[in-house]
Amino acid sequence: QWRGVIEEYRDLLELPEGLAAVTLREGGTPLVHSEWLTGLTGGEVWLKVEANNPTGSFKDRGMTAAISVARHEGAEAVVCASTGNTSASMAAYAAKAGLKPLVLIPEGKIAAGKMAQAVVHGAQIIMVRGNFDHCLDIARGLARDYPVALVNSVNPVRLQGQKTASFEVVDFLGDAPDFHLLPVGNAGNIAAYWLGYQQYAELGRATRRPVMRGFQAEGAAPLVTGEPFPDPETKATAIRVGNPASWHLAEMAAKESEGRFAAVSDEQILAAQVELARHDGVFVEPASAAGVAGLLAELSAGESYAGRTVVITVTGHGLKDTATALETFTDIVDTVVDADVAAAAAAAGLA
Ligand SMILES: Cc1ncc(COP(=O)(O)O)c(/C=C/C(=O)C(=O)O)c1O
Repeated sequence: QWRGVIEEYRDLLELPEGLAAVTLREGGTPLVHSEWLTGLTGGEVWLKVEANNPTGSFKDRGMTAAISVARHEGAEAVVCASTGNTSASMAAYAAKAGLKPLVLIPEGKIAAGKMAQAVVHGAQIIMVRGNFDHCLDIARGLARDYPVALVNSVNPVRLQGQKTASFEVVDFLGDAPDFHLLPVGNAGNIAAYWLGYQQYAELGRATRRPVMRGFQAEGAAPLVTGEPFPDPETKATAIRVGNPASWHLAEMAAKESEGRFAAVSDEQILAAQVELARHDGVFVEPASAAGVAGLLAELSAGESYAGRTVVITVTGHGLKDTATALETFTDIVDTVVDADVAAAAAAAGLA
């Protein structure tokens, strides 16, 4: 029985000695082999399916650590700014820990599934007239001036939890992959993966470190252009971030791994989301498909992954944002038929 990321990797995590873990048994997520992308690349392509975490995204890895430490330090309330998944995860873990969750989200830009999670778990939700970056500034101010613990990924404890995903990749594959691709928004996740891969290599548990390739939405791509986006815009609302809190760490990860950042359009992201669901049976929310969209774009630009092992992290479940997923489908129901077999057979083209 998987015990959750703190118990499974405690001796590799920089956490207080003897920390009592607030856990929902997060982590231990599957690496699903993608026959589709393996066929397209001539390499071996694996999907790290982070939707399988308790609240449906990778955020649970960092939140188990941050909430456990907050409770350990006597906090009574926790605050975060979020595009949705961080707040959903914080609300769940805060509820489990008996801490009061306070959430700051950008006005009107949060997927319904994530909002539902934060509400039902009991978070106090404050919508800010501004974007995620404004929300993060306010969250930092509240944590500075009031007795609330900040659990955004500026909190290094979050990265300690999130780096366990790279441990699991190496534990499963037997070594680090040649390439690791993933979406990048506030950039905590790419920083955490790089931390983990370096740690495993230094411990001799991996013979290599992967090349890290991060993908951003064209309308929210500060790591690609080198300039903050004052008004980030993308249908992939999870990565609608204009001034990543972990900008420096993300740049170091790309530089040290000889990786890079690239931008993909909303159209490429939404197309990849559907292709992934129809080829590999994996339904992810739009932002989570950015790494797949990035690989497809690179292949069509002539980049080769032949003979190489590639892991792509798909970060959140498609059920988080069904509205955006369905936007491109106009005629959802093929046909409506009378309740008899012949009519159904005819409609199905069997007759
Ligand atoms: C599905 C999904 N995919 C990718 C990202 C980008 O990860 P980072 O580059 O570590 O920010 C997020 C991030 C969401 C939030 O930042 C939040 O919830 O506030 C996400 O939810």
